[in-house]
Amino acid sequence: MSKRTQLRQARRLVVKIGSALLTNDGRGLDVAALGLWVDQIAELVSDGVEVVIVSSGSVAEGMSRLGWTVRPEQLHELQAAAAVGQMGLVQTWEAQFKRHDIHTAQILLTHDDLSDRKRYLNARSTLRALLDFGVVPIVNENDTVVTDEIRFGDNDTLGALVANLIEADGLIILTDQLGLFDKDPRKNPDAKMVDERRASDSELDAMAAGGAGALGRGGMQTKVRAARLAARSGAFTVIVGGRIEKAISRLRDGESIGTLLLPEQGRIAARKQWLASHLQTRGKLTLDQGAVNVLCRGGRSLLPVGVKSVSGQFRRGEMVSCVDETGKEIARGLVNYDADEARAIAGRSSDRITEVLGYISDEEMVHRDNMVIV
Ligand SMILES: Nc1ncnc2c1ncn2[C@@H]1O[C@H](COP(=O)(O)OP(=O)(O)O)[C@@H](O)[C@H]1O
Ligand SMILES: N[C@@H](CCC(=O)OP(=O)(O)O)C(=O)O
Repeated sequence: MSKRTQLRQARRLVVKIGSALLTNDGRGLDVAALGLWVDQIAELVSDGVEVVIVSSGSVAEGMSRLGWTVRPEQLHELQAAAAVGQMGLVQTWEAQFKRHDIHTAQILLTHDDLSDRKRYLNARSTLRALLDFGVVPIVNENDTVVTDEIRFGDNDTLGALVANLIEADGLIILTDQLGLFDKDPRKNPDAKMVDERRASDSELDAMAAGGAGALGRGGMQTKVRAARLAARSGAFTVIVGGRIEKAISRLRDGESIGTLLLPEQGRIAARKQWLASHLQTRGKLTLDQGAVNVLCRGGRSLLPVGVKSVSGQFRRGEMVSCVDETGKEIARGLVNYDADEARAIAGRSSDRITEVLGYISDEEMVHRDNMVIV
């Protein structure tokens, strides 16, 4: 069987886990299963991979804690169940990660948070800061405050939006089936699993039309849609059975389990296009003529030595505009240093960064993979 390279090379991943899996088909939080996923994610983290978890299950866990056997119809009852269940969810994630000395953080998001530019950038900065600190963020929808119209409604979409938000390399969706089948395997025992496709492949829609399980929200339809959303920022998606033994570690080893859905363009091309259209610039780097020439020829990173001056207040990871000495914009990109640090190292060679700042995170001011020439 051929090995897949995508997971092996990934440096930043979103792992989304559905309700049925997390709550043992509604019987209450499956602490043992959750512990096994945590062991595998901890391994990724110690390998230097940044991981954000999108955890469903608050409603299902709340129902189980409140002794409800039927999912309520009323929004306020669903919200009450979610508020009760979310406690159990985050406590369990925290306790399991504590065994590996890894901190977790709770992030509850609404659709509004991600469609409002300022809040979007705030959420992005917070998640990036947490990842920088080695924390594993546990994300869910903020069920208490959302109303019907603005609900993501399913965490597959939320997972994809988080993948866009943090520019993840990939989204892993753990679910209760082995992967995406050519028809719903619950109703069609002869259904065959799809190994690999482009996320944009229109044949996927008919395959995924079968609806959700009793506890999940979206079924495969929302997973396919999520893969398309994630592909916009260049991320691949794997839909895989969360009950498969060591599923996450085996994916990391390049094993072909589950269904891999790939972005249309190369990851870097898609990601650059997405960066150009989605992020506002927070500051400006004025480049000397040498750096302008190098960037215009393409394919090269911007080093601190080519930066003459820095304006604006920005944080590492934010978008800055790169201009020539007449003020003409040459490129845009995600900067590797905060504004004050960028000012301190501007005009200096990269081997002096440690001497000036006391540490070095990157040799480049802006890496070529994170830069769009305009
Ligand atoms: N083509 C398909 N391949 C696999 N599962 C499918 C397909 N079509 C529909 N399904 C249903 O989707 C369910 C998984 O989605 P969902 O219940 O939303 O789970 P989750 O909680 O993991 O998001 C499966 O249990 C299955 O019944
Ligand atoms: N915020 C809700 C999300 C529900 C949901 O999307 O479930 P699923 O389809 O199983 O991922 C919860 O935690 O119950």
